[in-house]
Amino acid sequence: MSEKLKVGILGATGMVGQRFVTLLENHPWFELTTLAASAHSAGKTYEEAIGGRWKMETPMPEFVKGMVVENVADVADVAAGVDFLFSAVNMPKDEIRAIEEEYAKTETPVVSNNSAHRWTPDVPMVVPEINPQHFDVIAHQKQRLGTTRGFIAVKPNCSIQAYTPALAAWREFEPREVVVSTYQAISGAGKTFQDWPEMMGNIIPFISGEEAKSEKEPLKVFGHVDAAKGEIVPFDGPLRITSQCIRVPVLNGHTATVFINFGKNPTKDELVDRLVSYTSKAAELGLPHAPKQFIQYLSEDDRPQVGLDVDYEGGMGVSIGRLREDSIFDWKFVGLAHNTLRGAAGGALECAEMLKALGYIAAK
Ligand SMILES: N[C@@H](CC=O)C(=O)O
Repeated sequence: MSEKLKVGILGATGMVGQRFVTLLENHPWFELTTLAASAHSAGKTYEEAIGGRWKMETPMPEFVKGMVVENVADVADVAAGVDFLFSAVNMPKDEIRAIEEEYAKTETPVVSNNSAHRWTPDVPMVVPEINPQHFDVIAHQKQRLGTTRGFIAVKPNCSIQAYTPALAAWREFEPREVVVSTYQAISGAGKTFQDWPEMMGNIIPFISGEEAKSEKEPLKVFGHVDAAKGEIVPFDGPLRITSQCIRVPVLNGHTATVFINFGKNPTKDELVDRLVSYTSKAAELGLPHAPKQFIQYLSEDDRPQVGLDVDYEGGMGVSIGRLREDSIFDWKFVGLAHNTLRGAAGGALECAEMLKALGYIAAK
């Protein structure tokens, strides 16, 4: 491998920013050279800017402690030092949309964890194992932005990652009505039990905006690139998803319980076979963070469990279990995915690895 690509993090001090920092320590392809955050953190060393707010399970890597944090608003300066950026900025959505485009227009690719651009029609929203072909729309986006190498790519919401992989594996059976309840960890809200003690022994049946994301984002993931329109058209077949999203007292790991009807009702053996034999371009390309086996099927009655399964494939794999026939729907099952790895920074990092492998991201 030639020289590593220089990468920066916009929003480096938040929980997702911190996760990017830990994932980029000793990354084989990328070197973390730039940290940017709000004016409040700018000018401080990363260690000073974080203060007592380091929320990762492992200590802050030594190499970032003394790095001086730049101001996210200093677009030209931040962009000058990197080949591409991860975005985890925390601002109002319209400001995120504007600043991510500003960065793209400096000819700096932006791989974003934010929801702000997920419904911009020419911005790909990609799970590398499911819809890498959506990166084709980047050519159209670059035309709109007037760039040659700058663009924005995003990953979908963490809540969909525990069940959308199973729907992808079962597409030939034509998933139709899907009823999903998600049980979401507190790290999805950027919190630990120290800063959210009310969550100990508690359940909160509301996560702002989450149900709309859980129901609609899989349709964009299953959509197609319309070359004439220069955009991604969401799937308009018979798949309909309804959801309830619940916050539960778990640190990491979003669980989903799912009821599903199919157009072509499969057998259990067929369903299990499609899960365990699921392959993808991400695995073929040997991306550093692509799981070797994307989906594991667990036959034990009490799996998947957060405590046992959340770190499957380094937190980048998805666990499916409790697959059984239902008395009203065709089938039901339970899925589990790590929300800050597969569902957030890890998913964005794997997108960047695929963009590099496909030639969309290169040295400036
Ligand atoms: N909005 C989610 C985080 C997903 O990215 C949550 O609150 O858990």
